[in-house]
Amino acid sequence: MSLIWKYVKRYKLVLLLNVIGSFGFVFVELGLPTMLANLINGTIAGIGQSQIRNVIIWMLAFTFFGFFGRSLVAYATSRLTTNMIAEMRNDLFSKIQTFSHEEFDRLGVSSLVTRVTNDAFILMQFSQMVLRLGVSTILMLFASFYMIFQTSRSLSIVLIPAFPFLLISVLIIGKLSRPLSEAQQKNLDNINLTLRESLTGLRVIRAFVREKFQSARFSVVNEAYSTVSRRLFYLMAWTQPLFSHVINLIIIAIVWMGSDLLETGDLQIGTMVAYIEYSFFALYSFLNFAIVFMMYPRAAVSAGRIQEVFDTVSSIDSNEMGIQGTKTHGFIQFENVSFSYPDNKGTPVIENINFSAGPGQTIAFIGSTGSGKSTIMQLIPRFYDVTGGRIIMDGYDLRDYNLKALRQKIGYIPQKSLLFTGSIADNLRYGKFNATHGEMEEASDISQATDFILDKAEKFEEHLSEGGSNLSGGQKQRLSIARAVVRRPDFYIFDDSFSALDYKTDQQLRNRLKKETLHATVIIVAQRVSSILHADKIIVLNEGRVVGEGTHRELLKTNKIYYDIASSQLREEELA
Ligand SMILES: Nc1ncnc2c1ncn2[C@@H]1O[C@H](COP(=O)(O)OP(=O)(O)OP(=O)(O)O)[C@@H](O)[C@H]1O
Repeated sequence: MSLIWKYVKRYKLVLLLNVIGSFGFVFVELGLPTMLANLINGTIAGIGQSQIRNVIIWMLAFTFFGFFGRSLVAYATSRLTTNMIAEMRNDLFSKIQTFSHEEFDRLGVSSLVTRVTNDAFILMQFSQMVLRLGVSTILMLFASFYMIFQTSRSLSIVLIPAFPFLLISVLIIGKLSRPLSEAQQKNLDNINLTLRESLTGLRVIRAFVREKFQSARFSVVNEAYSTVSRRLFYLMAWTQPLFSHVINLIIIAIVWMGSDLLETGDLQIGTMVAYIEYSFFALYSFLNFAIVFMMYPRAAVSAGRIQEVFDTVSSIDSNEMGIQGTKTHGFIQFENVSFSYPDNKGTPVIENINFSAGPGQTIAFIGSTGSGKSTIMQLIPRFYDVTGGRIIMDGYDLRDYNLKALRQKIGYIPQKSLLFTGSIADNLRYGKFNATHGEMEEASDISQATDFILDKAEKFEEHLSEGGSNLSGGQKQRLSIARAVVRRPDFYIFDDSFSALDYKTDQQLRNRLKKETLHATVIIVAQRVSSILHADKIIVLNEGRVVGEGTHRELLKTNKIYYDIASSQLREEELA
């Protein structure tokens, strides 16, 4: 729970208000029965009307004071818990943004979503409960015990066996609920995962008529969640009737024993009424304490899951003090680069890759699927770090750079175009946050996006829905290219980014790019030979290794794999 405390302690003043409010409220709650006892005992003893009125006025004043105390607690609690969870979520978001792909693969995107949303919500509920009930419950428990023993020691015998019983019950329930809480959150991760997959893959599901299959998958994870939740909630819900029952039994026992004491004259009726009220407060405080205690395992599981995110260190060191600027621009060199994904147990997916390129050059990668092309591209912006060899950019190892400065040098166009909810202009400004309208127009022109943007009713202000789903595949690709162009980077990485373009647009785009990228290095992954015909160097990959290197013409003559790929795509005369 140190995680909650870390945030709560930032709000010392609000916390103080909470304690003050709780003190006021407890003082009133326990003061009223004392006044009531005096009133009843006094009335029986025959005190006058004016004295009775005085006590009633005091009781009224106390009630208002109590209301003020409760209101203060309500205000402080709401303010503190909502603010602290908002801060915690912001911190979580910032932390997650530092993660490399390795951490995303390991923790799982759906699980991270659950942690930021549901786990944080559970902590908010728990903190609210603790702050609303915690302080006043502890105060009430101690104060009411004091009053109980002050009022009648002989009656207190009734309460002694009740408390160990209640305490042991709370501990057992706490122990039982922890594994259930853990299972509940894991099952929620699974619900999120299945839901995410089903919604993002809706078109595929419909095309293959797999709605029933997906519904069945969802039902399974949903049922698992419900089963665990049912057990957990039943356990928690059952506690309240049990405790209420014990409280009622104790009150009956007090009345029973008290009636004997009344008969012998050892106890006054007003004192017994007050005693019952104090006992009720003491037992009720215990019940509140039990509720907080039972919520604890659930909150501890969520806190643990959130803490795990905070404790996760990105495998990519962002090297804040690293190199920010370089004298040269656009030089890159791979020296014996090898890489294996963390879950591949050391088996390299690329091995001993060597190549170099400079400004104005275009280097292309081609090869069978799974040969490691995208993997190589992802090593350049350090989405992953090489596991062997090194990559030198403008004279420095990539790892020596300040990570942000390194990525500023690169315009990365991923294999799958990804756009964000917002306007077309908002999306282009992802490339350069202060891009002028002129710069955006130019970038769109180069990437052959102008025509379709101008066709839109709102032009650059046209709203894009989630993931750019209201655009065609080719339009999305052109926008994601424009997003990189607007940055004017030293290195362009096109990871199979022309695949959704028709041949004519593909050619026009490459012609424009060639003129605009005279001082930048262009690295292209392509499936289509026509997209890389004019590259200065084409590297042919097979099973993670370089099996050919040269220009289109050279490779046609010397490399069988390249020739096979080219002959399957080009006309006879283009092969000659
Ligand atoms: N995140 C990952 N974790 C583990 N293995 C991965 C991961 N991403 C890719 N791989 C594996 O690495 C190998 C190379 O994948 P990569 O995506 O680089 O191939 P590619 O040449 O770009 O393929 P394609 O042309 O189909 O896009 C494949 O065997 C793939 O299964």
